[in-house]
Formats: sequence, C-alpha cells, structure tokens
Amino acid sequence: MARTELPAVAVEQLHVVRGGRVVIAGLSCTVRSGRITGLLGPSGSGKSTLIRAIVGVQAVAGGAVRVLGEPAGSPVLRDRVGYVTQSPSVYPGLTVAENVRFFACVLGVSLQDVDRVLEVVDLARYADTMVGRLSGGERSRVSLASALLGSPRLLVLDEPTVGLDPVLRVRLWDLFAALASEGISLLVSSHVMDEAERCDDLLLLRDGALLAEDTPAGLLERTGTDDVEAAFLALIDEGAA
Ligand SMILES: Nc1ncnc2c1ncn2[C@@H]1O[C@H](COP(=O)(O)OP(=O)(O)OP(=O)(O)O)[C@@H](O)[C@H]1O
Repeated sequence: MARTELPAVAVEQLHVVRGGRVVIAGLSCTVRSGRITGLLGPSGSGKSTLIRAIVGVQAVAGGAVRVLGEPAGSPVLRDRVGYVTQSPSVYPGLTVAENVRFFACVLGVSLQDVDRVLEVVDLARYADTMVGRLSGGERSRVSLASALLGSPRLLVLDEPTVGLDPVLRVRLWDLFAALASEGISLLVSSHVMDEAERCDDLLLLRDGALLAEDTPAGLLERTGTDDVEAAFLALIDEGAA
C-alpha cells in the first residue's frame, strides 16, 4: 500500500479568540511537505494569527494543530521549525554574525552552523557589519538566517517580503524555491497577491476563514480568472451570491 506522506502542518477546526473577538472561526487546512505554501489574505484576515497557532505561540480556543506530526508548540519541534516574525527580531547593536550566534546559542546549535546560514542568505560579506547599519531587506535576511539554523524541516515566514524592492523580493523567492527543492516545507504569508505565482500551493484567507485551498493554476481554472487577485474577488462574489 502506498504510504501517504505526512503533511508538514495539519490544522483542524481551529478557533482563535483575540481581544474578546473570534478572529479564526473553525479553520481547517494543510501545508504539504517539501512545497512552498502561500498564505494570502488582506490585512487583518488572520494570517499572523494562524501562523502563531502553527508555531505554538497563540492561545487557541478550540481545534487541533499538528506540525510535522506533533502537536504545535511541542518542545521537540524547537529545532525542526524555523519562524520569522513580521518585524525582524534582530539586535541592531550587534554584528550580523553576533546576532546569528546568539540564536545558535539559544537553540543549542553548533556555532559552525552560523557561517553556513549566512552563506545561504547571501550575507557572509556582512558578517562583521552592525545590523543597525543594514537595509530593511538585509535585516530580514539576518532573521531568516537565524531561522535556518539547525536545518529545520519547516520554515514559517510572516510577510518576509514586506518593504523589499522588486529585485530583493525576486532574490528571496529564488531562495525559498532553492530551500523547497532541498525538501524543506515553507509557509509564507503575504498580502501581495502577485507573490502567489511563486507558490506551489495557496491558502486564501478572509475574515479568519479559508476562502480557498488550491494550487495557483487550480485556483485560476476554477474561477476562470487570469490572476490570483481576480480569483480572490471572484471567490468573494461567489460567497456573496
Ligand atoms: N493582540 C491582539 N489583540 C486583539 N486582537 C488582535 C491582536 N492581534 C491581532 N488582532 C486581531 O486579529 C485579527 C487578525 O489579525 P492578524 O494579525 O492575524 O491579521 P493579518 O492577516 O496577519 O494582518 P496583517 O497583514 O495586517 O499583518 C485582526 O482583526 C486583528 O485586529
């Protein structure tokens, strides 16, 4: 019998209440292994909240979230899941290498891994530069380098391309594709719909509910549209009809 591959993330009937308001209402979805899954939706649709539930830092009111076969937030996932928050968590008064070394110590990862991850994100030449002197895009890559320490199986990136110029955005998406080709699963959130075409799978969120879970091609075909933004609007119309 063919073995069904374990999804990187399985969310079932997730319910989250924030500030006394339901912000995720009975959401179920999966993130397939070794693929880039785009989590797309307008501002306030619940992307960060869903991501927080997946990395185990969000109190949930109901449902289940399993990550790499374990309950979200399990200690065993600590070095298997890399997470980059929306605002890069970096120390401007430390150099690039010192920042990443700090996270290596926290994670208990060998300091030799620091050089490798700086190469991966193309920041090796800035190793001795103060992070406070880097551009926004370079700072996000410092965070990404820290998330890559210890060879995680799943990378969860909350709006990693916000504020980046088009050249840097393309470079970062090329890097995501390279990581996926090595078998790493990526969940990448964005409110920029045109980033959808770089994803293998899409999760479209609106008002804390899943509007669609499909491949980009499947979504366009199903809605008879030419781009994901139009597909998103068509799905909203469909729901309202
Ligand atoms: N700390 C909080 N306390 C109460 N409500 C919150 C909190 N953070 C977010 N929310 C609410 O939860 C909902 C979902 O927010 P979330 O940050 O998950 O959306 P998002 O899709 O990531 O938005 P953005 O693209 O603007 O980051 C929003 O209505 C927001 O107002």
